[in-house]
Amino acid sequence: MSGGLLKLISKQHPIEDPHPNSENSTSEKPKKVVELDLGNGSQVLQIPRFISYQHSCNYFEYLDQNIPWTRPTIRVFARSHVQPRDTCYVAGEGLPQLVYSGYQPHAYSWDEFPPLKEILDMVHKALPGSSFNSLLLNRYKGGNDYVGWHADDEKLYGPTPQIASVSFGCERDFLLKRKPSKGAPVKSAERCEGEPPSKRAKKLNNSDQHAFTLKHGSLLVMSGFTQRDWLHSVPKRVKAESTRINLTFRRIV
Ligand SMILES: O=C(O)CCC(=O)C(=O)O
Ligand SMILES: [Fe+2]
Repeated sequence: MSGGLLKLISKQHPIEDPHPNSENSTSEKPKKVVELDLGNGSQVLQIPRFISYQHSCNYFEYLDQNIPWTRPTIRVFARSHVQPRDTCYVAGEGLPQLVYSGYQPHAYSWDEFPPLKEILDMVHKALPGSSFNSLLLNRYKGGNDYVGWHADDEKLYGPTPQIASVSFGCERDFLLKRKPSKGAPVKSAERCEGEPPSKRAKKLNNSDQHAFTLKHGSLLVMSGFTQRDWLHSVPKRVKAESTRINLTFRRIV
């Protein structure tokens, strides 16, 4: 194992190579798909081994080194905070600007990062009918980095956005919880960065809360009314020592 791979391994969430001999991600072998119907028109789908282990390592290294990561100051509940993770934003030309938590990220062009276009193509093939045109990237440089409870319910994504999330590097937990009052309006892009995330959801996998492990090379897709009716988060995990990179593909309508 190379030094580069060793860097990816965390004590709590070691990255195992599930297919040590697999050549690439385009083999025709059907992949395991986990589907979860959240009810009332909300769905989550997960493909744990969406991109092969070795390709995922290559993408991780490329993204870690070549993306112009920034850690912006954002405003939540009228207070300024440094966002607890690095970020970058890529979008097609001429699209409306994304603004969240008082922050308007610079929109880089897809052409600057050809590997992102490769991953986008793979996602489009896996999700017939999808056509994503923007991408929010996050880099969690250890277990203290997190994203608080929020919904990606910005108006520019329309009422039923499909959001496709690809993860590389350190495994982290991804939690979903039903919004307190179903269908009630929630402040746009309410990310709760200033609030320490709950240490661990107390009752996971009842009908109001679900937990997923986002593995190296996995795809998770939220569809239907998930952003209207549910919140999601990637909480702090003290023992997650190494870096995780996440790509969320979205369509600005
Ligand atoms: O890192 C993740 O898995 C989720 C990121 C996320 O929810 C977001 O960027 O809106
Ligand atoms: Fe999100």
